[in-house]
Amino acid sequence: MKIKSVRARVFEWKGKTVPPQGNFCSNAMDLVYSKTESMSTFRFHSWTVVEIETDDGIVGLGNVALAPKIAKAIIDEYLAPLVIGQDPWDYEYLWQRMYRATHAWGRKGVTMGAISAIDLAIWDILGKSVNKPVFKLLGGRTKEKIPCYYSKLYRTDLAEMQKEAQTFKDQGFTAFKMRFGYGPAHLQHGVAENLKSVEAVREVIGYDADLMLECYMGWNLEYAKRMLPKLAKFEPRWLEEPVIADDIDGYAELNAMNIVPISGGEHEFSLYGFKQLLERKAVSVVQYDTNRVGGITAAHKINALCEAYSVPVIPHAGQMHNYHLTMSTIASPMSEYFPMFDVEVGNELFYYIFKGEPVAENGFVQLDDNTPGLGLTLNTEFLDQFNIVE
Ligand SMILES: O=C(O)C(=O)C[C@@H](O)CO
Ligand SMILES: [Mg+2]
Repeated sequence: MKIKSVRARVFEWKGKTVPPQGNFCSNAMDLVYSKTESMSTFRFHSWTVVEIETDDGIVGLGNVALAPKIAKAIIDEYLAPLVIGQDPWDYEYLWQRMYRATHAWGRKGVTMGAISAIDLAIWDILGKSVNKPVFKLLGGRTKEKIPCYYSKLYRTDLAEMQKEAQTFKDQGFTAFKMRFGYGPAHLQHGVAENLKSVEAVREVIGYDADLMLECYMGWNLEYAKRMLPKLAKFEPRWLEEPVIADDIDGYAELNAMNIVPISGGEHEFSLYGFKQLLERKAVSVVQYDTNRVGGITAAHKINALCEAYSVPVIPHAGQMHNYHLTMSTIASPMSEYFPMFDVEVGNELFYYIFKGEPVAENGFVQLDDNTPGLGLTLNTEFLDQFNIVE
């Protein structure tokens, strides 16, 4: 079997979007004076979709959400020529070719995202070629079904947040992630607002449920150190990305305080980066995303690393590509789960692009033993609401 063609397209959402409200989620831009909306870069309204076809007619699907047009250009210009004509079963060899051929300017960020999209499509082909789901190729089913946590609860009006938490508690979720709306720029008023929001959500979900707290890199070290003792009484399962991803010392210092476990990794891109995070005990939960870290070939190795360090992997975003990894490793106790909503930030856009994404039932997602490959197809229902860039 040989790879015949690689097609990368950008799906740009042109349908209706719900404008997110006010300080819906702290983020790295909050610390910089800006005349524009500080969260304008915090949108995922377009996506790169990769289709790889083999000479025996199998089509594998991959995707990447970061900087989609740049990812497409990297695939078209540099990566596709490295894999065309090659045997997809040589996935490690192909991965190393892509990684090393782009190493001088790639390594992390968009290039690794582009490599991920190709690698995902290759694994989809492998599964389809032997009529098995990808998780079976990675070691099989380590859990009956995957527990998942509800992830949205943007900072809005507190009564609205409580209503949202109640709705999804009623649907059977027992774990929830909420976003902070405030950071250092909002001074003591913001501290109080942040605490009020955690209290409001805990009031609804109770203390039998897990509560995860998301900063999305919108705090700094000093602010996080002040917040941790104040948050302890709410018993969060973790505090996520309190500082920017490159500040590994900051993560290590916060985690060493042993007040609330610190999580991170959705903005880390390489096996070596995760090794550093683990060696430094910088995070207590690893949150890679398979469509950022180099695809399944790389994520499988990161799982093994986390298993050896006894640090749980709870991948960013859920989504099919991550569920296969979570299903097949004991290092991963649960998944994130973005519910399907009208398009807002864009976390939900993959439901509009792909068919086959599992829908949570009673707080669990399930993978089918009989669906080969990753189990996704392109969703034709919303096709006319995308501008597709070839
Ligand atoms: O889900 C997360 O962990 C994220 O950081 C997603 C991001 O889009 C914030 O909503
Ligand atoms: Mg996050």
